Amino acid sequence: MEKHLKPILALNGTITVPGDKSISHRAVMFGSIADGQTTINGFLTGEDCLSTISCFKKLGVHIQQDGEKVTVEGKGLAGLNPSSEDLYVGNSGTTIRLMLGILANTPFTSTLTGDDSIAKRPMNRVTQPLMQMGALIDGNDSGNKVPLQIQGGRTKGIQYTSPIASAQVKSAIILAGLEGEGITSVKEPVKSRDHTERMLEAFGVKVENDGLTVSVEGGQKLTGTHIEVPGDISSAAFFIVAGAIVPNSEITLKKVGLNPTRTGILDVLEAMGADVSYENVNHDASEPYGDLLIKTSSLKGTTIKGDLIPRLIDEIPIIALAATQAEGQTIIQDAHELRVKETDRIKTVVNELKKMGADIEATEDGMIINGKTPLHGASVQSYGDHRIGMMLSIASCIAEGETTLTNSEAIAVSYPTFFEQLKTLAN
Ligand SMILES: O=C(O)C1=C[C@@H](OP(=O)(O)O)[C@@H](O)[C@H](O)C1
Ligand SMILES: C=C(OP(=O)(O)O)C(=O)O
Repeated sequence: MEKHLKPILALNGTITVPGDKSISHRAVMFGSIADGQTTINGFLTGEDCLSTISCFKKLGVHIQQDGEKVTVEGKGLAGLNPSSEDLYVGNSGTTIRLMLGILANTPFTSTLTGDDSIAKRPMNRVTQPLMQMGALIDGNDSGNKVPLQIQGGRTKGIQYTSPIASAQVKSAIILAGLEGEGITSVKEPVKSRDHTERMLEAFGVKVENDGLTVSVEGGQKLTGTHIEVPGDISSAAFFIVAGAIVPNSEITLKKVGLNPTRTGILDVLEAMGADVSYENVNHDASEPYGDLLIKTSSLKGTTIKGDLIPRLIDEIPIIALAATQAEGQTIIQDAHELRVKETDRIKTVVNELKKMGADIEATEDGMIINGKTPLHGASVQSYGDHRIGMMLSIASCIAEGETTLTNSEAIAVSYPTFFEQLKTLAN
């Protein structure tokens, strides 16, 4: 689909961004392997999370979805049945990697496939440790690429030191360890998002957290519960930046998830001088949340690296756009992981923003952006990557002239109501 996007003079008003994608996936997955019913409110109806529902339905779990309300009838891990069809994960890295962890203990074979983007993404980061734990996995490129076949059994715990900070890797191993024998621990070089740890506790599982190491003892059962999903800060990020860079703007984003392992973008925008304030913050919820108020701001360049990177990894495309509107230089480094997301996000961000007039260069593990630069309309594309599509749509708001965005349909992967909400704020 092609969208013709015009500049916007101001953004004003209040929206509630849709539910958090990471939390929505986990609520369905953990509910599916728990004993008893799980109810979910605020579920994200984006394509990625619908892929998770579809896969667990194929494994025989009764799941009823009515918009943002979902009911999962869990019968424990032993309640999963072999699927007669391949488990198709669409565009979702989280679905395939976390499911591999769960399927490592099912006594049957499953085949997992996905779209063209998933076909390029590395899976050995999870298949290797899961094979060490005892799962039998085969697939393209020695089990690195889909289609993957996994034959589960009873896994043995491992003490795994992950070379990368990845919540998908950590979660897959912890999920496999939960049903396995003995203790399983994962040590990360830098802490990644901790939704799995928090939610497992809500399902009655004991999780040990010791700095960069997370451990569980095998043989623990999950008990169905209620999960309230806060708004996705990774979706809010597009409007946080839009509010800061579109002139004459003042917007409120309600009930945005504020888990500290996800709020790197707020720290960066503060360092850049953005006018962001908070209201109605609930720090006590299992997943903290609050309202964000953003006003048009004068931004300055900054450096983003090290421990901050996993706390804002999915927000780097939109932070790069903010940096084009900041005075001075912004340097992003240690973000090599961007090269293995839905697209190579270093390449796609730099290519497309250059077409709109940005002064931006790729480095091996990040980018260097010089601002402030006026942007102009251009013919750009998402390359099928939802976050690139949304970043370019926000860029079009401040560009002179019309922007044509191709493959805009990719945005429905994480934010099906994105254009509607943009329109609400633009009126
Ligand atoms: O666990 C999760 O829900 C996610 C973890 C991150 O990926 P990595 O684990 O590959 O860093 C993130 O980029 C992705 O959007 C969602
Ligand atoms: C990287 C992302 O998701 P996933 O890895 O689940 O495809 C994302 O949503 O930006």
